[in-house]
Amino acid sequence: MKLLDGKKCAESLVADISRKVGEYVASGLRKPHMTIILVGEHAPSESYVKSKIKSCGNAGFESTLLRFPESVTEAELLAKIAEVNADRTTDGLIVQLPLPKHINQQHVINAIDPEKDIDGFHPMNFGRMSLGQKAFRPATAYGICKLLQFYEIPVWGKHCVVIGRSNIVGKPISIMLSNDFEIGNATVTLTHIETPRELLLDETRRADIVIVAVGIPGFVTADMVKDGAVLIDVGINRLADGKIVGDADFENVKEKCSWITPVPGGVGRMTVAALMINTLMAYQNNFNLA
Ligand SMILES: Nc1nc2c(c(=O)[nH]1)N[C@@H](CN(C=O)c1ccc(C(=O)N[C@@H](CCC(=O)O)C(=O)O)cc1)CN2
Repeated sequence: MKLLDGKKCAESLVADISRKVGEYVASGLRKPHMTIILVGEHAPSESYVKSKIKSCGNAGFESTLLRFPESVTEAELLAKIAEVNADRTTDGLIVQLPLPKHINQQHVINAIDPEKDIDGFHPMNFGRMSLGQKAFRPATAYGICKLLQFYEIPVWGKHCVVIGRSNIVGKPISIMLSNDFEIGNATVTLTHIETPRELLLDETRRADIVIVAVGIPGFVTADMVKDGAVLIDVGINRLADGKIVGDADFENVKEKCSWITPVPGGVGRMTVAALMINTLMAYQNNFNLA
């Protein structure tokens, strides 16, 4: 079993970005700029935003954090998004999810200028990505692709099973791996928490690559995967003792895997790195650089 080290891969990608940004700035251009909107005081979101800001610093980007109280209205949030959309000094805008229940998440995502939508969640980017056109790709899914590429894990012609159908991970990764674009040409089965157990096992036991994103600790057990499988664990579950674990029963399942992502230190790190790649792309688009 070998570890797919998200920390190492993310650091390498961010170092490449930082070198590129250094060249742009040396030529007289301003730095790339990411604006982050954070609502409320959700502890994990605070930690994710902190690591995004830190990574911006490492990449040579400017970052701006706009904080709103839990009580902010949808209208107030949409007004701020319109303001940032119009700000020519911001290349990329993200709204940290989840949002409080009284705010419609899709309304907020739809309000972001697709050209600044570095999360790749806007229907315009999701549609372009699905069609294999140039687009901002959802960061977690894109990060998984980058990790597989970094470790030269073959995807072409492989049988991939994705467990979890969320709009931000399961759906986009299943599309990206099956598309003939950048990385792909896999045969992908998208399963989810309602998939009958027998059907799920039938799929996962034949899979070359299993990607799990269901938010249930220990969901993927050793008997669910074949010898030599690649396991990508997207789960980040905080246990009562403060420990963070993924969706796989790591200690037992790792023995059967050729490659596996650790949690922490796997896909989460890649989510942030992929966001940096998208931000650089937004900046390059703004300055007609790429
Ligand atoms: N606007 C967005 N909101 C959310 C996204 C997203 O892509 N855009 N994804 C998740 C959270 N997320 C990014 O925002 C994220 C998750 C995990 C990590 C990470 O680095 N995890 C570490 C461990 C975390 C810890 O110690 O607390 C790891 O896996 O090593 C970064 C970002 C939902 N919201």
